[in-house]
Amino acid sequence: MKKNSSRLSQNELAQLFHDKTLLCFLNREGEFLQVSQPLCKFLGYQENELLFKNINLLQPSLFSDDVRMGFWDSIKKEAHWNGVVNLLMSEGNRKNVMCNFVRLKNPETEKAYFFGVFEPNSMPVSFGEFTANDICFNWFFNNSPIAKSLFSLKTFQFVDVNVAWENYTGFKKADVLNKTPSKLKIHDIFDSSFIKKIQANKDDCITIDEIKLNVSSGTPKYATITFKKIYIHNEVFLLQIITDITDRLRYQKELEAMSQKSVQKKDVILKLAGLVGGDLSYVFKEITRLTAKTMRIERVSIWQFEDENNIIACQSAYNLKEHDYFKQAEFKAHDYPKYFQYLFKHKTLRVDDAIHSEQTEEFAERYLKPLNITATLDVLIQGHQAYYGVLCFEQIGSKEEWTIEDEEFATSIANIISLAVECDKRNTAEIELIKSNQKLVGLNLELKNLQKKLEQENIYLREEIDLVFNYEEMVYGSNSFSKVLTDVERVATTKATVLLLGESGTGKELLARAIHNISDRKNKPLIKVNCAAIPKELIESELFGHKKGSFTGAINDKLGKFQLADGGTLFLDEIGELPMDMQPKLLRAIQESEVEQIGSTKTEKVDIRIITATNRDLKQEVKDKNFREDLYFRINVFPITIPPLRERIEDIPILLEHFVNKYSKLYNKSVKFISEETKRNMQSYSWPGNIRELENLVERAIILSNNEKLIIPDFKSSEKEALISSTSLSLDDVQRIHIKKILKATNGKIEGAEGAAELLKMKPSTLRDRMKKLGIKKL
Ligand SMILES: Nc1ncnc2c1ncn2[C@@H]1O[C@H](COP(=O)(O)OP(=O)(O)OP(=O)(O)O)[C@@H](O)[C@H]1O
Repeated sequence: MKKNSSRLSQNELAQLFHDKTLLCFLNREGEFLQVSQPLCKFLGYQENELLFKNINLLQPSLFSDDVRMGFWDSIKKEAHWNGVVNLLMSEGNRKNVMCNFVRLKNPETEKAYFFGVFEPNSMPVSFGEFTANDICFNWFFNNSPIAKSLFSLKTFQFVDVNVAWENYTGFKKADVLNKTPSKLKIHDIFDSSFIKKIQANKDDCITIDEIKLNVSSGTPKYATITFKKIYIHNEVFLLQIITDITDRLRYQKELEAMSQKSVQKKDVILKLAGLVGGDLSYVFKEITRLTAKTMRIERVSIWQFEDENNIIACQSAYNLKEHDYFKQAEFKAHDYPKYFQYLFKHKTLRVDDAIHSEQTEEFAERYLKPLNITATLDVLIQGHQAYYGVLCFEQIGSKEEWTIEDEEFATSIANIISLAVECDKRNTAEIELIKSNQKLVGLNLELKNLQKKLEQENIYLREEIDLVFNYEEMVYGSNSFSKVLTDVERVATTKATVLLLGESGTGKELLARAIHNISDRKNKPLIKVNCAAIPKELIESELFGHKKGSFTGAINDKLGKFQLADGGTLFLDEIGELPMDMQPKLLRAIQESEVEQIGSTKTEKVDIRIITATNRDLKQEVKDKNFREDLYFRINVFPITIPPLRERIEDIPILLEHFVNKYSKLYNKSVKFISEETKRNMQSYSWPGNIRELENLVERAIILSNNEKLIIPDFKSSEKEALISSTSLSLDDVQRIHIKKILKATNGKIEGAEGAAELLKMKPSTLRDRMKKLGIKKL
């Protein structure tokens, strides 16, 4: 295009200033003579705030000495000055603006002016407004750093291109002039619809965004193109201004890709976090699969430390290309010390060239090369108290480098794995706890059932005692006592006189009652006389009765026990204690079956069954002349010897149960259990007081008991065991020891509450007699 050196007329100047261009005129001193409104607006000043102010206001350093010299030199040589200036706006902010200055002469005054056009980076279109003067146009067109071209509006062929355009497209001006862009295959914008549009367009420009331009290099460029009709010498041209957006688009695309990736990452993290708490092997599979997919990582694997961090064993590994899981052998720390050491020290190992990296080359031959693994990113997985393992990302044949984002993502995934592991551990512990709780509940239930069973067995046992062994209130389990009962049964139905022999408390009276009760006399009275308990002088009256006034104190007639027992049974207990003078009278009464009351002259027939009992050795007593032989023979028709309790210890547990049952009911207690130990202790005791002693002991224990278990206070069998083993002791010795002990416990008290007689369940007089006989002196 031909350069035109004509000067601006007043009109042209005025036209310029009415336009939208950011321009100004300055005098030699750099003071504003004219400022266009768009420039005022752009700078943020009112026009009058700028007029006759120095341009230093906008760029304090613009006219620094160096710059000013260069600037003035340019102006003097009628040259141009352009450059990016960092302008200070009225609001205090700064903007980079391309400034173009040219020296002009006022046509009227011939004075030099500086004509400045401000070309903000974002507003290259402002040139398009510059229609009035081809000098300016030429200058701005040619010197603009922005790629511009001029087209004929008739042919749409290139009329001119600037240097920036040549540089941008790589085409030479000479090669493109008089050719259309479509012919040159640069772009195909000038189609019919565009032509229509531009012809209809008057002043405004047309901007087309994101145009692909095929430049000479072959790599397409992307641009925003603005078209503006301009008039030069009254001829209309089409100015094309290219703003390159290739980089912007690329960044944009990269940004979009990055943000898309980060959204995907976020989604994956959320998805994986949602898996925490599930089955660990499933969670691991999902983590490796989804991570590989999202990050497009060829191999993702999770490894667990074993053998105190000396081994890592693969738990799950996913291969992206094969869409499948793969198996992986374990790694030993002593084979690859550098790798392990580095990982423990730095927690993360990011390697872009795994074959040659110091930390990974250790396994290059064995592992990396065969699998063509080029890059690895490994992150330690933190457990609750120790490291759990390692998360591994591996790329195959890739030249891409790991980014800090990749590392951050891997760390997030490692954290999720750590969470999943901890959660799994907690779940397992909870399940274990539930299991052991259930076991405990089960055991408790079992215990309760056992207890119940035991109780039932106990009750059953007692019921059984009642049913099977309750023979006239007698319980037993021993053969020896069974034999006694057989004898009892045999003799009971006869009228035979029975002599019951046995130590005190062995159950003689009970047997006497049993004999009576199973005899056909059971509906008649059973009268008991304790020969030891009745004072000598009263015994005859007791046995045979008396007439009123027959002796001192006989104030009324009184029937004797023989008469009372008529038709029934007379039980003469402690027969061995019967005074010698009474023995013939008794013998007569038994033999004759008749009695004579004291003070009466008449005899009376009685039908009586006699049962006698003694704890004495009557034979010996006969020998010692303490008992009449004839009487002995008379009463010893059917002797039954009742063995002492220590000789039938099998009876002890049953008797124990029986008495516990009896006294629990009596005292309203709920003793349900008798330990085996108690039973054993009881069985190893000698029981000098026999069943009576046992019964008393249990009764006392029940009274004192607050428990379901029978506790016998102060019962020490061991000291008594001596008694059992001491075979040298006679029955009298045993009785002596026992009575002495009881007397000691009662402080010598014989009668009354808690006296020795009560404890021994004997009449005080019997006890006294016994003491006398055994030679026990009062304490
Ligand atoms: N086999 C038994 N089953 C249940 N209780 C028994 C049994 N044998 C004895 N007894 C009880 O033992 C206690 C003593 O029994 P009993 O009075 O018959 O003995 P005893 O030999 O007559 O004594 P003593 O010679 O001192 O008169 C009584 O309370 C009795 O009920």
